[in-house]
Amino acid sequence: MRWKVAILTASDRGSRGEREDTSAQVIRELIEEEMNGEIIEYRVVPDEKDEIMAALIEMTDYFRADLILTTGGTGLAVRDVTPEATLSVIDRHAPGFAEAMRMYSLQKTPRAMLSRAVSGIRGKTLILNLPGSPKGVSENLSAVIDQLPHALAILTGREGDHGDEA
Ligand SMILES: Nc1ncnc2c1ncn2[C@@H]1O[C@H](COP(=O)(O)OP(=O)(O)OP(=O)(O)O)[C@@H](O)[C@H]1O
Ligand SMILES: Nc1nc2c(c(=O)[nH]1)N[C@H]1C(S)=C(S)[C@@H](COP(=O)(O)O)O[C@H]1N2
Repeated sequence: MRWKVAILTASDRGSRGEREDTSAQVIRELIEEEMNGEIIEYRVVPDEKDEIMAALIEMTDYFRADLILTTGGTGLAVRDVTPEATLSVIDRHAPGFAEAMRMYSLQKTPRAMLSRAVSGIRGKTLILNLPGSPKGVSENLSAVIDQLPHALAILTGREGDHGDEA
């Protein structure tokens, strides 16, 4: 069985249809090509905590995603609230993913320290925040993608198609 992955874009501009969501496309490509994952749900919401929380809860409790990747809203701007929405819906912290992504990203750009991204678990769903830009998405997801099949196998108690890989 392939890993079920949901993508949530938090972007005021994107939610108004003012920008093509190339960041979500980067996620889709990496997940399908590097992890043989299946995108089961995709949503774009404005940078509003309630809307981000509602989407994360639906993707977990109704769509039963194994993994949710958010993009956008992790920076220092007043409207950047994706980490707060994520922390409000998780029941366990899993900080190692965000730590690894920031550590790897700092080697690419010192601006990586501006990301407040968090990672955690709601039920049997792993939720990872990624930055908004396509470059940030690619560099952050690349830092952890090799470990995701093993992490999801332990979290869900299932093996994916490539679950026997390290
Ligand atoms: N979903 C996205 N798709 C493509 N590019 C994006 C996306 N989100 C952000 N970017 C790019 O990353 C840059 C920095 O992201 P930031 O979150 O500050 O975007 P913004 O446009 O200021 O805010 P918002 O997306 O909430 O309207 C943006 O200028 C934009 O070029
Ligand atoms: N690897 C990597 N991480 C990165 C970046 C990047 O270009 N590459 N951009 C940074 C910048 S400029 C910001 S403001 C923060 C938060 O981005 P967000 O507000 O779009 O979520 O992510 C940071 N993390």
